[in-house]
Amino acid sequence: MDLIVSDLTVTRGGVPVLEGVGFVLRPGQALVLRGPNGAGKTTLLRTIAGLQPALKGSVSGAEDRIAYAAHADGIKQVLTVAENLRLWADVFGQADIQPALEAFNLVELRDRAAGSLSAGQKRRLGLARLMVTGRPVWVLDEPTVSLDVASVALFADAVRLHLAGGGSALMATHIDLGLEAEVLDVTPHKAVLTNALEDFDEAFL
Ligand SMILES: Nc1ncnc2c1ncn2[C@@H]1O[C@H](COP(=O)(O)OP(=O)(O)OP(=O)(O)O)[C@@H](O)[C@H]1O
Repeated sequence: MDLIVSDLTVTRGGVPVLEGVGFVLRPGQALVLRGPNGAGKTTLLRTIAGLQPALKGSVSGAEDRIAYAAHADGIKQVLTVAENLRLWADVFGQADIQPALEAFNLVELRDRAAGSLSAGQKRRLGLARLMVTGRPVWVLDEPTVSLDVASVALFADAVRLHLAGGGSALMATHIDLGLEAEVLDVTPHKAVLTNALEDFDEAFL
């Protein structure tokens, strides 16, 4: 099933940030969002993942199909690495956590409390979670932050495997993962403020 985004307007703090965003993400496809800091990539990803409402437009093919990974990784600090993965696997009805442990080099850390992991190790655990959701559409916001070169390569391999299995990936990243991916620059979609909003702003300056 495709993820279809049509004529989407997304807001931050009630103010439109991006407008007229549209694309189709097919099984096996990766799409990378580009744009400068503050352009609205996080806002767009959160809206597509259903974490906030769109002002206009539609997203179809997202319902119960998206696994979202962002800055706040939702790791339970007192649980071990394996317990965290087991918890998520149970929530999503998946059986095996071993492939996720192996893919993100977490086997030796499996019995460590997640709270004692380094930033990069925590990020690896957060990304390993994607694999135990069994969900086909990965939506990723700056997934490689805190990762060293070897871990970035592991992550790229995991995405490749996911795509080869018919999954898809939509991600905001500033680095080249060496994946065959299409690129969507959000800059031309910057929302134009209406006169009413501009007048409103000026009244308070
Ligand atoms: N609570 C808020 N109210 C109003 N504007 C906000 C609020 N939070 C963030 N913004 C603004 O919304 C815009 C979009 O932010 P967003 O985080 O989506 O950008 P981004 O493209 O992901 O940036 P980066 O590459 O730095 O992560 C930015 O200009 C930001 O300053």
